[in-house]
Amino acid sequence: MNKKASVGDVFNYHVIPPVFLVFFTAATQILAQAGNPERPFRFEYLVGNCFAWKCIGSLLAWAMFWLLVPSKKFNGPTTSFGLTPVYKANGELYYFVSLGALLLVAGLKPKICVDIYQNMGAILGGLSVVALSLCMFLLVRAKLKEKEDDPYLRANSYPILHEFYRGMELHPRLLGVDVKQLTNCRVGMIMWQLLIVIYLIAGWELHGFDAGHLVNVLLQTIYIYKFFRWETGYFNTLDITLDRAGYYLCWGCLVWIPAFYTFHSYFFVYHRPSISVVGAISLFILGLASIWYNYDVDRQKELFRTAQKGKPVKIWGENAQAIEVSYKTADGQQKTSKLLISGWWGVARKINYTFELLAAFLWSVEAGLQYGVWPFLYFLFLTALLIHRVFRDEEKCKTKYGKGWDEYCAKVPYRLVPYVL
Ligand SMILES: NC(=O)C1=CN([C@@H]2O[C@H](COP(=O)(O)OP(=O)(O)OC[C@H]3O[C@@H](n4cnc5c(N)ncnc54)[C@H](OP(=O)(O)O)[C@@H]3O)[C@@H](O)[C@H]2O)C=CC1
Ligand SMILES: CC(C)CCC[C@@H](C)[C@H]1CC[C@H]2C3=CC=C4C[C@@H](O)CC[C@]4(C)[C@H]3CC[C@]12C
Repeated sequence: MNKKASVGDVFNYHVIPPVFLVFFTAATQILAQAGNPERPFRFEYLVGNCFAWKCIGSLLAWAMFWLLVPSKKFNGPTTSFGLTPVYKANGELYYFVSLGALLLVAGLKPKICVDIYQNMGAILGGLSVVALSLCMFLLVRAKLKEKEDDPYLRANSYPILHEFYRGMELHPRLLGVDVKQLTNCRVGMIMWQLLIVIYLIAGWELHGFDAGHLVNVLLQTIYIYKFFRWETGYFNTLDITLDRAGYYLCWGCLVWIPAFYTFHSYFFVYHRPSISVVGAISLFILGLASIWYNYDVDRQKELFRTAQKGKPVKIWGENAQAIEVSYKTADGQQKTSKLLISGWWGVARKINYTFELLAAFLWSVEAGLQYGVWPFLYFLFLTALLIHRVFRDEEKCKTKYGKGWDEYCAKVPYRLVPYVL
């Protein structure tokens, strides 16, 4: 890092990492208690208990197994320093078998869902131990690496807490698997799915059926399924191509997703939404539309980017239009790419985020305002995360495409909502 650090640098490198580390780690326990007032905090929750460790061990073994079994491989985008990460392309099958296995176990032993719900504080404590140990291990291992082509690792001069928080290696592997695929997709995202189903069954067992809770879980289930269907597309996003494996991503996926992304469903077990069936069906239809449109935006880009050269792609019934842009790779090669200006990508530059937020709102609003802000915490967090991400992504694109990006911004001037934002 430059010796003459600006206020922004001090904030980014010295203030954010320790504040976020303490805040987010503590927040998971506070949420576990806030959602379920029948389970007061116990010290053992900080490190897990026997039941929690059995659940965590089984899930980690299951996730590792699916990344080790022979299956189709997928090559991610090659980095600027010439590394091509290799992933397992069995996400959709993993999703169905995992969900099926949970439903089978819950059918044979219905009390298991209530036990998991009641032990969430301990499970999150145990997960935090795993995640923090992994981040520590990755940091030490990266520091010990003698020679590495990655210029970031070679620079080796950021404050240590920043390195722990943001991570060091871009595509670390552990025991033969890609760490980010393991933490983000195969543990974080599958826990999101399994936990919300567990909370639905636990709520039903403890307090009877609730249509609002069902809609909350159904909408997220469709959203999460969409993720696993598109898992290989995720390997082109900022999380994988820009963010390194550290606290932000690995702890975030191993602990923050199961604790926070599922929080409204956890909260609804005790605090029932009690919405009318008509209200629940209306929210479901609106939520489904938002998820579909979010998917459709991502789908149009994928369709366009993966189409064979010279073969026209139809979007909204017409041949897709694009701006040709050029960029330089780190080793100095000049390359070209295309920025779509047809379909959703001509309406607003980040309209996928608008639909994402709408969907999150619609799966949080089942209880209305009767329980205050609690069910909306995820929606509020996501708003902040996505606004920050809009700027991070634009900075990345501006640096990569220069004038080509300005041309695209002039043609599509709005980010989230046409004529407004
Ligand atoms: N729930 C959650 O916590 C979050 C969910 N998401 C969701 O994940 C999905 C992926 O989001 P994310 O990866 O953040 O962002 P995008 O899918 O918007 O991808 C951004 C990238 O797409 C390329 N691009 C930008 N404009 C164009 C264009 N006009 N034509 C073609 N390519 C373009 C650029 O990459 P290139 O270098 O290839 O040109 C840019 O960096 C979305 O559905 C989003 O809503 C995202 C973040 C958080
Ligand atoms: C410090 C931490 C509290 C912050 C943790 C943030 C991460 C858990 C999340 C950051 C970006 C998120 C995601 C990006 C894109 C996604 C694609 C979408 O289709 C599904 C969700 C997700 C994988 C999402 C998951 C959480 C993050 C990695």
